[in-house]
Amino acid sequence: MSHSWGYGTNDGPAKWADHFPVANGPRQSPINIVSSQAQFDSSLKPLKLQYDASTSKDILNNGHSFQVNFLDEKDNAILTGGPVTGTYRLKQFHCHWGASDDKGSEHTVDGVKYPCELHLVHWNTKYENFGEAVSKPDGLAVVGVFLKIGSANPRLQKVLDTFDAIKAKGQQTTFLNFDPKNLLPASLNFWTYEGSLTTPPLYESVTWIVLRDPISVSSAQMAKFRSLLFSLEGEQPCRMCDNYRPPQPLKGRKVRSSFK
Ligand SMILES: NS(=O)(=O)c1ccc(C(=O)N2CCc3cc(O)c(O)cc3[C@H]2c2ccccc2)cc1
Ligand SMILES: [Zn+2]
Repeated sequence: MSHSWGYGTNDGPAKWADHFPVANGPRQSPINIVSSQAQFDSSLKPLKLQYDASTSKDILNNGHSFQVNFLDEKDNAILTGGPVTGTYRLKQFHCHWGASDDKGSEHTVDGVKYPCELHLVHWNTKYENFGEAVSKPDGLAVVGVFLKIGSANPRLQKVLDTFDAIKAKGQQTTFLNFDPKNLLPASLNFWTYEGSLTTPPLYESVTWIVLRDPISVSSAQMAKFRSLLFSLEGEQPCRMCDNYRPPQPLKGRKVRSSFK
């Protein structure tokens, strides 16, 4: 990204429109999902996440979140069905979280914030690659999963165990054979709406698929998320937390649900 942005007072979400005017566009994300206003759509197909042959490569601290990257030259980990037509390939997953357990998610449900939200980012294979797809109106499909404070999540622990190696911005380490299916709740019931990236460049290219049911995370595990740094090694350390954009205006968009 050319322009540096962040989540602080001087470079945070309230300032993004200065360099990314689409921030005030008609289909921005995240949103507050008003469950009573969501319309059940019986024509929505079941969401199909075929991650069995997924090949995770590495995990990176990109200065905004951690990001687990996947090999996406073949249909190893794909999303089909749900609200999308065609095949979308998993590129990466990352999270957004708060400085305390009472906030952190980007989407909210009836005004409720979760401590963390996981995003599984997929791109439409009708385009050549992620870079081509990312700015097209049907380019991306992101599955959002809420994390709720409860018992420690052993699957998530595998990701957290790498954090000491990627503490500072720009640090990366190998992270092989991680199956993202293990980060999904039992039910794939979802809400869906047309939105955008929630970070600059805020492209309005995302079909959002927000799962209704959360997965668990312990408070101790949430503290581990906050051990990451926004800052480069050697810089004044700045703890990575509150890396979430608040809900944006719905501007007349419909939110559909796959369940009654
Ligand atoms: N929160 S989200 O809407 O699900 C989201 C999805 C994809 C991306 C994404 O993959 N990238 C690539 C990594 C990256 C790193 C940056 O420093 C940055 O400012 C943005 C991104 C975005 C990105 C998306 C589109 C074009 C360039 C970069 C980011 C956020
Ligand atoms: Zn995200």
